[in-house]
Amino acid sequence: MHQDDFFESLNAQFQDALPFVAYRKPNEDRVNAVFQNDDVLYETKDLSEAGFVFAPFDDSSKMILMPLDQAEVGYCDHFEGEELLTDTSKFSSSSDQKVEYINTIEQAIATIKDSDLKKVVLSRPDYMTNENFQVFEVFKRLLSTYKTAFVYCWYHPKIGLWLGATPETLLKIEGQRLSTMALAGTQVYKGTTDVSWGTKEEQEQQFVTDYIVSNLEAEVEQISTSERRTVRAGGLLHLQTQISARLGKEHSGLLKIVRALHPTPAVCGLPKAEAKAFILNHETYNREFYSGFMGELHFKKRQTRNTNRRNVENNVYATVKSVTNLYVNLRCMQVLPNKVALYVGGGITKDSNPEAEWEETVSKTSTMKNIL
Ligand SMILES: C=C(O[C@@H]1C=C(C(=O)O)C=C[C@H]1O)C(=O)O
Repeated sequence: MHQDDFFESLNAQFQDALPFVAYRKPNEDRVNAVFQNDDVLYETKDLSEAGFVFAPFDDSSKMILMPLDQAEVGYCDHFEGEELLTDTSKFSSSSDQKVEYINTIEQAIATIKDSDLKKVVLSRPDYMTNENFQVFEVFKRLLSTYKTAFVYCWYHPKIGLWLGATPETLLKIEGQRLSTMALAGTQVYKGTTDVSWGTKEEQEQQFVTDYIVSNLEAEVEQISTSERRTVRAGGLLHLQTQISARLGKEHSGLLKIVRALHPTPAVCGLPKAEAKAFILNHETYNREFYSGFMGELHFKKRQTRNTNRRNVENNVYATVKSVTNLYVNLRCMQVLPNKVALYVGGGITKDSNPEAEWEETVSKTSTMKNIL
């Protein structure tokens, strides 16, 4: 589809108050869309269906599905738009929020020093007034500015409107191959990725890698991890380890693999149950879909390859693979009446400095404030 027709179809769907999602995967040109045919709120209980899933942080709450058998899909091959500069320095948040957030961080540090809790990811909403939210203009700005992120715009009339540009993959499965990443540790990008990291960041990222490897081990074979490297996400840098494996022949299904990962210590903490309880007891808002996960579930990918066997010249083999591509819903915003909520958080460990953790969340809001 041509870009203008693509955005017109999205707008028509939105005007008709019908569910849709439009998204672009990291480092790809193509923008995809799923247009649901009715306004039913479908859910998936076991992640076995084909469709686009939108799941909350709280793994005991409903996972929403736009099922492919109740939807049309469309795409625009290439998106052209003007890039905005990513400037992390010019935005501030209110001082009331600061006092409350720092207070919670101090409680978290005290609990970590006094219990089994090793890491907890605390977060907060930051509101911006916006009376005339231009959804597709904002989505286009996200697309042109964050090319290495998973950029999306998701709408359901019974849930609401969410947009974001996340640097974090939860899980990618193609055929028998599985990959994921451990992403944590944050510093502001100052023109180079050749930076050094403190022990606090290295340790909190290592927690994530170790957790993923040990939790996946029961479900997969041949698990391997890459070297740790620094990656850029807009105006920020993170530490990342890539993890890959093969699905065992008798693996026990996607739900079990996702449950083994989500929520990882990149968005929840360690041990998982203690960290989740701390979050639910101390954060003063409901995360809903922030730090949940979303993406393509059991999509079909057709692959053709030429073989040049003697006497069978240019024989074309087509195989259809099932692919799943899930991302963690970070650097996102929820559009509310007359305002936009931006959600940001960061990992707290015994070595955290509350003031620096606050500044980290301020920098993270810039990913979205920049666009708005
Ligand atoms: C929780 C967020 O990000 C996560 C936390 C990070 C950290 O603590 O340094 C870094 C990347 C993400 O895994 C967020 O952006 O809201």
